[in-house]
This record gives sequence, structure tokens and C-alpha cells, in this order.
Amino acid sequence: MAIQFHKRPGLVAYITCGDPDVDTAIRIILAAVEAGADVIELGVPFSDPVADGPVIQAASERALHGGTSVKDVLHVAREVRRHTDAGLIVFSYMNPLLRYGLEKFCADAANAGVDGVLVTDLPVEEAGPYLAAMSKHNLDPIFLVAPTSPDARLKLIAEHSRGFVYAVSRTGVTGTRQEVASDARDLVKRLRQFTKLPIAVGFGVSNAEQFAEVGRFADAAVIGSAIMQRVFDNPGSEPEAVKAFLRGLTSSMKPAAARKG
Ligand SMILES: O=P(O)(O)OC[C@@H](O)[C@@H](O)c1c[nH]c2ccccc12
Repeated sequence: MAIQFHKRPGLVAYITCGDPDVDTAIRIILAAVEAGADVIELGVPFSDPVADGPVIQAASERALHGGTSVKDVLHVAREVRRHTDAGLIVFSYMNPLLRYGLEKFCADAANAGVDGVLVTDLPVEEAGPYLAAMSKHNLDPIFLVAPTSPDARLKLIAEHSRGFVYAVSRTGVTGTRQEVASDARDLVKRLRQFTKLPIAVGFGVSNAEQFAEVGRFADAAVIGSAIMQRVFDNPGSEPEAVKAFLRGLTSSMKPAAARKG
């Protein structure tokens, strides 16, 4: 098990664990994998999700309302891992992980079959103890870079990243957009100077055209809000709806030389 992209662009699917409930989230994730997702971001719902747009905020609220905890997210990982080798990333704010206990979290995540972790609000400059715990348990630390990150910061992040690097196509919050920001292309180019790891681009990728466009300049595209919108719009048939949507994106993609993280 490792983070690996099989097509170009690779597909990273963000899924809030626990929306509408934990068991359905497991089925949604497996449906996304069947539709071609290489990596799943297992979203830990959090009460103060400052970087999230309205769709993912609402998904988080529903998941919290159902009582979804870090422990549940690790249960999701363990169940999903029984059926697939897809890359599994826990996607969280720092607070829930600290409450769980950082060392215990890393041990339990590795044991559940998780490959990597992305903490949205942890700057690499403050990540010492986190990086040590991650490395001890052989987990890949994934970081976000933004168009506003200066080169020195891109370099630092590249040095501490494993698996892939997540390039946010613009500043602001997550959510669907009309077009993929041209900033994203420049950012990928700048980041490429500092790393050979795959680069995934996210924020505002919501249809087949944008997905293909990202593939022209990056290794993978992240899709979040467009998936969680399908979950919300299709009560009772969430996995089927997500699968149909993602198949529409991946069906025209070509196999690429596999790029290992
Ligand atoms: O929703 P979008 O625009 O498709 O972007 C992916 C994004 O949602 C997902 O990766 C994500 C969820 N929460 C975040 C917080 C910060 C950065 C990124 C994220």
C-alpha cells in the first residue's frame, strides 16, 4: 500500500466521513475507488472548519450531528482497507488529532491501513513533533501549498512531504468555481523545481473539462465539494450518484506511467 497515481490526471477524492452516516460513507468511498479514485481524503468533521466552503461545512455539520469522531474515521479506514489498496489519507484540522493524542493517533492510523495524513491548519514550521510521530509510524505527511507561498516555503514543504504535495489552486475556501485558476499552473511549475513527488491540484475542480485541464499541468486533481454535493442531493443512493459522477470524469483518461510517492 502506497500513494500511487495510475492515470493522468490521478484522482484524489475528498469525502467527509460520517455524512450522511459512517456506514454510508464507507460505501461512498468504495464507490469512488471503483470509479477510479487513486487516493481518498478521509475528511474528519470539525466544528470550526475555517478553510472549508459551504458544501463541505454542511457535510461536516451533518457528520458531527451524527456523532462522528476521529475513532469513527479510523474505523472507516480499516473497513475500506479490507477491500482496496487505494491510497488513504486522513484529512483533518489539528485540534481533533491533539485531543485524540498525536502519538496514539499515528499508531492507530497506521494500524488501520492509513497511508498518510494532511493537517490543514498545521504550518510546516510548527510541525516538528507531528513529523516525528508520523515518521515513526511510517505515515506520509502531506502539506498544502498556495499561490501565495514564496519559493523558500515551497522548498521547505517539499523537503518535508511524502506521498504527494497538494497545490491549492487559489487562496480562499474550497468549493466549485467556473474555471481552474491560471495561478495553479504557475504554482505547479514553481513547486516542480523543488520536488519529484506527484503534485495534486485542488480547489474548484468540479467537472470533466476542469479535471482534464488539470491533467495537462499536474499529476492529479482533488475533488471535494462536487462529490459532497452529490451526496447531499441523492439521499438513499449516495454511492451510486458519486460513482456515476466520477466515472464521467475518469472514463476518458489514459493510463500514465505510474508515479510513486
Ligand atoms: O472542494 P473542492 O473545491 O473540490 O476542493 C477540495 C477540497 O474540498 C478538499 O481537499 C478539502 C476539504 N477541506 C479542506 C480544507 C483545506 C484545504 C482543502 C480541503
